[in-house]
Amino acid sequence: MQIPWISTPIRSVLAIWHQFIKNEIPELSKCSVLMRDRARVEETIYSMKRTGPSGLQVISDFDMTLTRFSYKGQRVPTTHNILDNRLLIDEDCEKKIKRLLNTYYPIEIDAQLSPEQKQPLMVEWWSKVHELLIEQKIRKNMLERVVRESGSRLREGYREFFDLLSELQVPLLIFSAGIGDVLEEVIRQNNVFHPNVNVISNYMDFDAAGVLQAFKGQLIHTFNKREGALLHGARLRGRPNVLLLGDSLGDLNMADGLSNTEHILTIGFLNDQVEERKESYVKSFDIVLVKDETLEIPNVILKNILKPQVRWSKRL
Ligand SMILES: Nc1ccn([C@@H]2O[C@H](COP(=O)(O)O)[C@@H](O)[C@H]2O)c(=O)n1
Ligand SMILES: [Mg+2]
Repeated sequence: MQIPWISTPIRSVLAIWHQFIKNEIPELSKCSVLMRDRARVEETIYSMKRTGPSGLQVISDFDMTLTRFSYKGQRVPTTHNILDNRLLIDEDCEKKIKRLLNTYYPIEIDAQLSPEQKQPLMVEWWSKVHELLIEQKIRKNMLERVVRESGSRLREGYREFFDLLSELQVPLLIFSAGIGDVLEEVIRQNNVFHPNVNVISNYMDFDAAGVLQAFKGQLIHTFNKREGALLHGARLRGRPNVLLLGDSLGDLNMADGLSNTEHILTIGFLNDQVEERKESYVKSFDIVLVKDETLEIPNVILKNILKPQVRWSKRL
């Protein structure tokens, strides 16, 4: 890029610096990685690196962001879908929930509809499913087994992601429109529910006998995360730099409860309806990962920000 008012020596220094940080993360050159403005991404990473671990927090969506979208040709269940087990729900309920999924999921990912148009329909979907789950009198003591029997799968590289953040005491806020109790059980069973992890989600309310009687608090769906972020603002840490991960445009609002941010780098997983949604994702997220079932890119970025000394010692 030519900036006319910058003198030639400064331009040369900038060019060398740009080339230098470009080589720092060669993984960003993969064809599955799309960026509207690569130089801005690299500059943001560089600025975050200068502040280091003490200035960073990570805010991440859960379903289809920290979990895989598919595995061996099969869709990986979301926290809602994990409850689709005969230990918890009967056949009739299963059919009704599947019908609702087939009706509303295409609306959730429809590139032609705005978030405002989707919002009331998402409330309808979530409310109907939660009502059905309450009718089934789901028992709390069955959740552990149901999660164990489910095909739930965190993305490749999840252990490195969770362990690195824990090791360097970087807060990880998981902000999910899924079901919090199920989400917690998934990360517990994968041994990554570390003390730096905080979860905002839809939690089940069990009666004294451990039977589901309601859902707690205000409903969180994919397109009202801004309201959730404002409501739970105090639970977001006062760190100036944010790495935000999501798979829906609605996830971009997860950091809206924060004040005094300096740099926010957003990474979007584009799992489904790729061609239809590519343009809007590239416009909205800083980095878009197309049909990438791994956490490789978030991990290399985190390592770059958090462990500059490792990179240097490897080079010497
Ligand atoms: N009955 C439902 C409702 C929603 N979903 C999916 O869950 C995802 C929400 O969780 P996040 O962690 O991604 O916020 C959302 O994308 C829905 O597709 C579902 O499977 N069943
Ligand atoms: Mg998601």
